[in-house]
Amino acid sequence: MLSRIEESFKESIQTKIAAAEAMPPAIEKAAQMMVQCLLSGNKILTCGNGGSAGDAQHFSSELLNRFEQERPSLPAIALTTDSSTITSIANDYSYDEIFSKQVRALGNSGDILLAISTSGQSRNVIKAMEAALSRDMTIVALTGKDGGEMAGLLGPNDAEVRVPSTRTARIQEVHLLAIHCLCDLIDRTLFPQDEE
Ligand SMILES: O=C(CO)[C@@H](O)[C@H](O)[C@H](O)[C@H](O)COP(=O)(O)O
Ligand SMILES: [Zn+2]
Repeated sequence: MLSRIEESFKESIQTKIAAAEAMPPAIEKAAQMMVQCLLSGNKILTCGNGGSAGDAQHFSSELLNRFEQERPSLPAIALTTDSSTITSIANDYSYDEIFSKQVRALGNSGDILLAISTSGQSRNVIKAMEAALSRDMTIVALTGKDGGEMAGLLGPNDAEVRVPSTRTARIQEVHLLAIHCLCDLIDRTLFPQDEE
């Protein structure tokens, strides 16, 4: 069993080494989009399924509360938390609509949708992206594998941060690092502090 555990650690390390080569430019573009969004008085909506729902909530909590430094709260809403809203939409309409219906209610021009999916194929995330585009929002997509159908929805003003892996667990491990990079860049840009 120990060798299985070591194998997982080594595979995760290898995925992060490949990601460190491939992902920084896309993360930087996404962070710049988010900084401009927040400076304009807009907000960031987040969504995803399963482990990616956790990541969606992780990101929004670090904006609303804090990442590592003391700074004012920043506006973000995870669309994955309101079980009454989610269950009623799924029950009355479809699980595919659980995020898009919220985007149509909450999203405004200039807001960003952070859409998280390791496959890029989750229907409810794709429909949330379509709703965001209809509301003149921009999109930061956190993906993996070949980017799936989500990648094809993105335009020049959007950003795709794609993990170079086909394994969901490994992709998620890098998504979390990407989320922390975004938070770090947002804080350092909006609230620069003397270098410690
Ligand atoms: O966390 C894991 C696997 O590590 C799972 O819960 C995973 O999030 C679920 O299978 C999701 O439904 C996968 O959706 P997606 O990442 O392809 O959009
Ligand atoms: Zn997981």
